Amino acid sequence: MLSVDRNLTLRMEKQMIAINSPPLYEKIVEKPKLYRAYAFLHFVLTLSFLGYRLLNPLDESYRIWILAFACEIWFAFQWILEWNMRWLFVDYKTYPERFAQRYSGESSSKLPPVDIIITTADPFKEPAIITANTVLSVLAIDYPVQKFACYISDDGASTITFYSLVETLRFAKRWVPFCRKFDIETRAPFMYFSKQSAQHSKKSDPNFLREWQEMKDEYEGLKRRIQKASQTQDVPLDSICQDGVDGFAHRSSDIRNHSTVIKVIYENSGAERDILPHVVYVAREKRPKVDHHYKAGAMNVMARVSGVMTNSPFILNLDCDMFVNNSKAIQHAMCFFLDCKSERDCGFVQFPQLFYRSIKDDPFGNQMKIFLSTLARGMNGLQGPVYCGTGCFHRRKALYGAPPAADQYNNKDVREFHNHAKVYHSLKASSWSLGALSSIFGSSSALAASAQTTMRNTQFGVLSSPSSTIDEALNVASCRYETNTAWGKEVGWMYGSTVEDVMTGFKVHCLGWHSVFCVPEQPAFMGTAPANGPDCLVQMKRWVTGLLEIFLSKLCPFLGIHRNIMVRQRMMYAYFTLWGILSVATFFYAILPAFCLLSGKSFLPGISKPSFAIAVTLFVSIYGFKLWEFLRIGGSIREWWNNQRMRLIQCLSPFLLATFDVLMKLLGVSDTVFVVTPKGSGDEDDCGEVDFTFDSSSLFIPPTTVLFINLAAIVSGSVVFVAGRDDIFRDKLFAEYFCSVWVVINLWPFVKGLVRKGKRGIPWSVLMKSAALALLLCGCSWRQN
Ligand SMILES: O=c1ccn([C@@H]2O[C@H](COP(=O)(O)OP(=O)(O)O[C@H]3O[C@H](CO)[C@@H](O)[C@H](O)[C@H]3O)[C@@H](O)[C@H]2O)c(=O)[nH]1
Ligand SMILES: [Mn+2]
Repeated sequence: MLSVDRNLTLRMEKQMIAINSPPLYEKIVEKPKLYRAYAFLHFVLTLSFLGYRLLNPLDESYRIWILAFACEIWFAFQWILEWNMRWLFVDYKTYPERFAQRYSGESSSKLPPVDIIITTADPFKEPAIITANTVLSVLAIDYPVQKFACYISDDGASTITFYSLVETLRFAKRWVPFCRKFDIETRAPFMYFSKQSAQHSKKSDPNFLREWQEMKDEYEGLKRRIQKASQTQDVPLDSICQDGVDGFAHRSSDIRNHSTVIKVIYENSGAERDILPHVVYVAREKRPKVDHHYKAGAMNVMARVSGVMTNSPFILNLDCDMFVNNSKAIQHAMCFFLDCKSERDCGFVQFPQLFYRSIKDDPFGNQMKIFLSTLARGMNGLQGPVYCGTGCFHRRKALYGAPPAADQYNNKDVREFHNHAKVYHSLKASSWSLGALSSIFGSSSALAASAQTTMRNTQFGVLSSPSSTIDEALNVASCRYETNTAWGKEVGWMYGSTVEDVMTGFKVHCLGWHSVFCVPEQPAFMGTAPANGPDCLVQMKRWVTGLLEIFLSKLCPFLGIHRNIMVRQRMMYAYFTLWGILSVATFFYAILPAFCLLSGKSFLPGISKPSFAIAVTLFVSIYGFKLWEFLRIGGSIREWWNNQRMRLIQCLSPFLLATFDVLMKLLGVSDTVFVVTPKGSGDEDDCGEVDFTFDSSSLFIPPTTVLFINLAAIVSGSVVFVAGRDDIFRDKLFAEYFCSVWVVINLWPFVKGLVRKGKRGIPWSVLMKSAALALLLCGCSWRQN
């Protein structure tokens, strides 16, 4: 009863405030006419082409006909799923200055607390100085320090990471006041002191110049100490952990076998003049026989540890390389959380994943510009964007598996859906009684109590002291804590996919929550993208593996009729989770023309046929549209070309191998793994590799195979032409010939790889395997005929 009253008062207060001050955000809807016109054109063309295919069964080879038709149907289906996100665009504009006005002075006590969680896993692939910068940017964020806490999850349990954090805190005591005093925008020192933002040093204030130089020198000192510790692996532990060094992974074999380490590196005293928030270091327990679920497992431990320590109603999670680039980032997110009409409208707020040091013209096609500038806006027009794993503010309640405020939930379908969930039983039976919550959240009564305040929306105020709850935190961070609980299944980050983010976001959407894509002018967070060929492909492979795992899991977007999710939202998830299958269709479609050329058959219309015009128009409109879309968002022709070329390479390489891996997992042969992406050196002027490079990974085999087959086909097609049979060529093989050439042009980095040496050339082992595979495939196709 008490909690109901409190909710009511809170709501009334909120309404009062809203009447007296302008809204904190605005929603802008756009119905893109050109997009819709193009969609209509494409639709008609596709139908005509499929009609042509149906009316022209291939007498020569029904196998080729079936294969071509199946691929084309799949492309058309995938196109519909993709265009679902281009039909209506929604943008949000936030007004953090109004926020500051509304919550300045007294009412700042009404600001909700936020737990900020940073994950790192490997001090070498993710250099400690990078994590240190992210932590510094978080500590200096523009939000009352009593209202947020910074947690660092270290899956490497590394003394180097811990040492560098202790050193970082020492530096932060000077850095944070410096940022506040001079209102510095970029609060990650490595970026601030880099050449790009050197103009700050030109301010005419002599005081500023002096302090600037001092800060820069101190930062250089910090960097040197951290780098030295990383290189020599010699850390002066005695001076930094008086309470012992148990739990850290001192040898590499310890990484999968150590106890929990939790250290409160800094505790905010609650006093007005204290300038830093709580900072807590956590390395969760790991044992060889217990499944750790990679990042999802780490995040769940952090949700529990922060739950018993500070239990903020909102959680921001950041990868170790994603620094805060806009000091008002929290305020932007709070504009939604505090001003949305009903809590349901805002389950999580996702900021775009933007990259610094991005290479010109996006040679690896991994800057996701179309995703960020078009698809994400389209998702805003549905139930909201997918959760991208970093730069996202969560409502703890939504992560805990609760549906949005009960008054919205009279709908029968929703009740049915929740009936299947343990969480809902508990809600219905006892309105979050402690007993019921323990069966969901595990044996810790402190955690159950904190979850109760979360579920009932009753908590508020200043964060409590972490050091008084260390014992409880150690308990909930142990690796067997989750046994017989709902963690990873119904609450927290979901298990079973290497893209835990999309899966977790999907679960939240299934509960009926909406999400928001927020794009402030000054980018809120910036991170690194892999800066060479092999790393890009490895990352893509993990993504597509995880996405397909979601499609094949119980959370498949097409299953579960009682979910409280829009049909078009399901289509959106289907689009992403089916990339693996798209790659299979693309693979076959990329070798079909070559097979036809080699065997003298034809699956595309000849030049003299009217249907040839349909095929040409379709081709031009597909590529023309993509080009237009790139130019529209300020990209260049080169960038378009790089992206569309990388798309084919991605389909033929990581997507395809990911599909194979998932198949192996289904057959029980092997399990999928999360390979951490290297984050560069942490040096501001290190620009990565612009050229495509190779190694002996199997990732390079399928594209090389496809290249070989098409090169052979081009030779054979040219022979027909040169032999004077240009009539056959024109009427039967021209389109196939053109397609083969097109595939080869798209695989140009591989063509160059054939003739280059060193890491820019394709290694012999890959060439041999690919050649063997190409011969095998051609051999099979000949036998079939
Ligand atoms: O066992 C692990 C593995 C990874 N991580 C952390 O997870 C984050 C993401 O890993 P990264 O190698 O950088 O992956 P990316 O491909 O760059 O990450 C994208 O894709 C992931 C899902 O595949 C999401 O989790 C990320 O947020 C998203 O940025 C990093 O902070 C890691 O330290 C852990 O904490 N434990
Ligand atoms: Mn990353």
